[in-house]
Amino acid sequence: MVEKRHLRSERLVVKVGTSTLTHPNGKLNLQAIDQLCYTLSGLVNEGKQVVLVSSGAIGVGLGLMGIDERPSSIPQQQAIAAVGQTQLMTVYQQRFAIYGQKIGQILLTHDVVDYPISHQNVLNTFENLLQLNVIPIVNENDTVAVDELDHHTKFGDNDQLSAIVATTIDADLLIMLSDIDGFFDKNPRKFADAVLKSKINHIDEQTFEGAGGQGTKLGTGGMTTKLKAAQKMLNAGKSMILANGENPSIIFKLLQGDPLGTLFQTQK
Ligand SMILES: Nc1ncnc2c1ncn2[C@@H]1O[C@H](COP(=O)(O)OP(=O)(O)O)[C@@H](O)[C@H]1O
Ligand SMILES: N[C@@H](CCC(=O)OP(=O)(O)O)C(=O)O
Repeated sequence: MVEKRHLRSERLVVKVGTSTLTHPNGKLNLQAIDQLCYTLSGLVNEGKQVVLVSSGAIGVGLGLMGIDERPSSIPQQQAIAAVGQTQLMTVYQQRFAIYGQKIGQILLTHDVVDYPISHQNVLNTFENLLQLNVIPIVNENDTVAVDELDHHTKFGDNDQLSAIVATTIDADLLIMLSDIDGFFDKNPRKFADAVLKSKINHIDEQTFEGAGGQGTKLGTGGMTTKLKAAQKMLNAGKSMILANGENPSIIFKLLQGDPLGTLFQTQK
């Protein structure tokens, strides 16, 4: 029998990517969204404090506007994100309401932690929402966050933002849901013999070499940004699990210690 994991998880951050929230045809994946809302509401009822970092503004906006290809122009992407974010929050509002769960929207930029005053303001908002049993739903503020170089082709990533949020609010655990079972020694979409890593306690250049390229059409970061997020968590002495978000209720199993996905945790 495979050993159970030991995790502390009174306050956790869950990050979901575009590939979990939308189908490849651009439509909303309602099953995944419903299950996500059910699961997170269930965790709050158990007494846990939960933050959701959700991508999907651009993906949902493209679907809503009936546009097939993500435009390369940043202002066009920003416009689509503005439309998609509203739709995304409307869907969350409806679905969480079924379980009596309240939500609040927080749009952030990565540099928020660099400035002590904005850092404190953001922290105050999170703390107060969590004390009220509200689930804060975070996305990058795509309207203002266009200053990074790689924004010529894509937006900054929510993978690293979720680690920034988790360390800022001193969460014990970051659960990152994606369209893949975890971190493999090489990209499993290219190499049939790729092997899933169940536990990683140290990330170095060799680990990054296994992260091959961008994933899906609408997702942005691929595995590199997930590893950078994991590195941030490990450096802060915290844990991260990367797992498949096809059925977001997998979170219940992960929190029970089932050895699914990849656990990033320093050697205990
Ligand atoms: N070593 C690896 N292990 C797992 N997935 C990898 C690896 N290298 C690259 N990938 C790619 O990263 C993708 C996940 O990233 P991404 O598409 O950005 O997802 P999300 O939308 O969930 O953020 C996988 O579907 C896979 O194609
Ligand atoms: N902020 C943007 C993109 C964020 C992003 O990191 O996407 P993903 O790789 O799917 O997590 C959005 O909501 O579409």
